[in-house]
Amino acid sequence: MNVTESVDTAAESVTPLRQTWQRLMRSAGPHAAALRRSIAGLGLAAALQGLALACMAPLFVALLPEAGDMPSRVASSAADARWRQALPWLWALTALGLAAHVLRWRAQGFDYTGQMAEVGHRLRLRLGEQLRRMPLLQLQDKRTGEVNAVVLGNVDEHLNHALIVFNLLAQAVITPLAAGLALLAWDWRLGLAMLLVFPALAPLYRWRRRAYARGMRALAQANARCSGDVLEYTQGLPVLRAARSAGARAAHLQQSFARLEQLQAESQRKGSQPNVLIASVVEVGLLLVMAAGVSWAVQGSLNVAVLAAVAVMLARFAEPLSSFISFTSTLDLMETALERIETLLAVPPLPQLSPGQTPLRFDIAFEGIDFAYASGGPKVLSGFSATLPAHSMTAFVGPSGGGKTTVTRLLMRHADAQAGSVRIGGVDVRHIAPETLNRLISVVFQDVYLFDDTVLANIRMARPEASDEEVRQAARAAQCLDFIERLPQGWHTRIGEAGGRLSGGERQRISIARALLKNAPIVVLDEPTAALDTESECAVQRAIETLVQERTVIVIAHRLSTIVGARQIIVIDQGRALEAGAHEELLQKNGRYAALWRAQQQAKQWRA
Ligand SMILES: Nc1ncnc2c1ncn2[C@@H]1O[C@H](COP(=O)(O)OP(=O)(O)OP(=O)(O)O)[C@@H](O)[C@H]1O
Repeated sequence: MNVTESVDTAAESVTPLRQTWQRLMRSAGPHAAALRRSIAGLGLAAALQGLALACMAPLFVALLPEAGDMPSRVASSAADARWRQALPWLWALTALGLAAHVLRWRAQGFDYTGQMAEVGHRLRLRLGEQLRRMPLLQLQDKRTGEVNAVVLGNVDEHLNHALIVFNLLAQAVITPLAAGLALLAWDWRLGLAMLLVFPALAPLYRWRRRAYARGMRALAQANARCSGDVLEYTQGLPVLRAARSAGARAAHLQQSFARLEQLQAESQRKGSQPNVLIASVVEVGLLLVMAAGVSWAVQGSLNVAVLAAVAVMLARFAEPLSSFISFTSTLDLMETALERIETLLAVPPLPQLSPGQTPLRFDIAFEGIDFAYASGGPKVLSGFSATLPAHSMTAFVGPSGGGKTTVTRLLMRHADAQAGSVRIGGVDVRHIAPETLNRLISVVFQDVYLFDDTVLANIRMARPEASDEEVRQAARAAQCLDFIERLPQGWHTRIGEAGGRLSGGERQRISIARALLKNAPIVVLDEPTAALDTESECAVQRAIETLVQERTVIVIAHRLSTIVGARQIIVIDQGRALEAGAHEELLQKNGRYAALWRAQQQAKQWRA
């Protein structure tokens, strides 16, 4: 399931807090117990704070003279008695207040001792590992920017806010609850009135929570999309400028920004009005409590000192209670982030059949393969069968979209076929461990991806344990030495993001050097020279000749002149292997290949 899709479908529902809690604990991994303790500590601190505030009632009762008694007229012995009566409550208030602070301080240690950062780090590592494990085809379906938003943005979003939000929520809910319950002991009517404010808030909470949840999910989606659009735009800028479409694409990007702005404005507008309403309900509720207290005091059934203490408490609770519902929007932000992370982590890797096997020969067989990219979608390969002998070159040719690249993807197990099998040396690829399969196959694509690192590091990544000398040998064999030595810092020149500082032919040769260094017995060449000028093509062709010696090679080619020497040529069209044989054999057959060949020869003559 797509990350964005899953969020779309859930957009209308409000996630129960329990689910957010469970997700948070799952994502905390081995730190879950410590995080639970921290949050429990925050809850307990808030409760102690409520009890501390409730101590003000007996304290005020002890300290404040009854109405009509002026302090100057209070006898000193009576003052002593008041002081003795007040002292235990003063101690209790101080001790509870201090205990609450110490607890809160310890609980927030989860943040400041770096445990929260560690949780984020582990989660990013898990996501990184998942990107390595998940079927490549499913990963390629996701836009880089959106994955980036999950791995970086979402991890920080949900973790950085967790303890702060729980602390605010605890102070808004648990502190007044504890104070209200304690107050029951002094004056049950006032305690009850204070506790009744909460049920009054419940329907408002449910109403706003739903609206906030929708807004937050829509915002998170728009943010992820925007991130994908920005990345795509920046990476594609050279192509867009060349195609003179930079403006048109920029308009698309602007639309994406406009959508984000609209959602942000909407969520602020929709959020602020109800927030004022909720704040008013809280204020009115607390004022009613106060009004009831005043009337009981006037009737003489309530000590004025208790009323004074309650007035202080109500003033203290009003603000957090009013903003409580807007804090819950951060819970929705967390929920959305956690959901995206879990959806990505839940994509299962392709199954590995047991027993695990390692091929000892390197001939390749495709047997009766049916494959569609999407379940229920059109079949891209249907009944495809072919046998590729070991230590020789097989060329895949045929019209664009015929299925050539798809066949090589199934060999590399970017996905599994719905029917049929792919075997290397007689072993079904599903029995081969992913690392082993990866070791067996080198690929040289038309588009070479280089990392923003040194030339040396870019080649070495094919075999990290290779010595400098082995890397140099591979580069020499791949015809890279001439241009590497011309670079400003030679081998230690950073290549620039995605290899932007090198020409197409040079990038190709780096990629061939990688494949040589990897020394895999199977090599897949996906039109490596198609985009090169003649001079670069010759250099790359020489490098390829070194690479393919004594290996099982699959080359995908449109220009048939480059593969006439192949041991076997397979014509692939509409997902089937139509013809197979050597160049001469296929010409004699006078079938599809012969027609393609004649067409290309004619085109060449016209150009000449
Ligand atoms: N990731 C994908 N998701 C869905 N459909 C895809 C995907 N990749 C390729 N296809 C479709 O599968 C079919 C075969 O594509 P494939 O790339 O294998 O053909 P090809 O013979 O290699 O083409 P070309 O010579 O142009 O590279 C095409 O119709 C293509 O649109």
